[in-house]
Amino acid sequence: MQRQRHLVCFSVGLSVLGCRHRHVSAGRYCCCHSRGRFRAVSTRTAMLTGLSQHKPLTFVTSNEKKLAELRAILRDLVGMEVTIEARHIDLPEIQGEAEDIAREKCRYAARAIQGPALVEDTQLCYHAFGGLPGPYVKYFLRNLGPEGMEKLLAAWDDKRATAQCIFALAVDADAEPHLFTGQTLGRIVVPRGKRNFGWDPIFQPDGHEKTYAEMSEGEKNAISHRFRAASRLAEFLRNHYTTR
Ligand SMILES: O=c1nc[nH]c2c1ncn2[C@H]1C[C@H](O)[C@@H](COP(=O)(O)OP(=O)(O)OP(=O)(O)O)O1
Ligand SMILES: [Mg+2]
Repeated sequence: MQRQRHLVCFSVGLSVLGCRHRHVSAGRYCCCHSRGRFRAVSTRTAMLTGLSQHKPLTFVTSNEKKLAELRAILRDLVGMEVTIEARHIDLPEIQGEAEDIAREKCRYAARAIQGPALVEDTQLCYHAFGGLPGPYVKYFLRNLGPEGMEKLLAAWDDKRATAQCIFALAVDADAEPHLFTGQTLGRIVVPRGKRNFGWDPIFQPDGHEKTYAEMSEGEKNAISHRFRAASRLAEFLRNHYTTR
């Protein structure tokens, strides 16, 4: 079964913070080392990866909080400033395993954009439920709210949960997506903290006293499932979108 979904397409131009290389300008692909040295993209590398400066990488998501976190994380990881342009695309979203959902979202996005596309799918997996609600967490949250999602586990002693993020990147319209996964282990608690992002109030990461929702942006972004997935994505961007 497929559902038609309305997604906002954010075209991401990667410009560089503090780059000393005059030939690298906003809109061209450029990454830097975390140590602060910059590398410019050559045409050859761009061709090899299916990218060219005429085809900007586009992040397709309907969720502005995801976008805000990714911007902050990438800026810290690779020193890239992300400028955003929004347009609307209708993309179908399949049911199935998380990886397949991310892959299929990405294929549709890349075809719709006719160029490099980045998408993301997030899951919240209760260990007591064999991984559910997993990729369907959005629909649980919409109908139960954070309170109801915590009460689901009332009859179980095992409150453990895994927060998972999968980025899928297609380097061109017809390219097979690359997946970048990150997980953070924690447990489900009675809601605490801000109510501005999904299930953040009920997820308390292992080794921390606060829920995601009680943490500052920086605290969450230093340990989150999204940070871990974005670190792998950033590594790929450094290796494939740049020359040495
Ligand atoms: O870090 C997070 N902390 C708390 N909640 C979160 C987080 N990240 C996603 N979420 C929520 C949003 C949605 O209710 C569900 C994932 O569903 P998911 O399909 O990946 O997101 P979405 O539909 O909002 O955006 P998209 O257009 O990119 O698919 O979990
Ligand atoms: Mg979604």
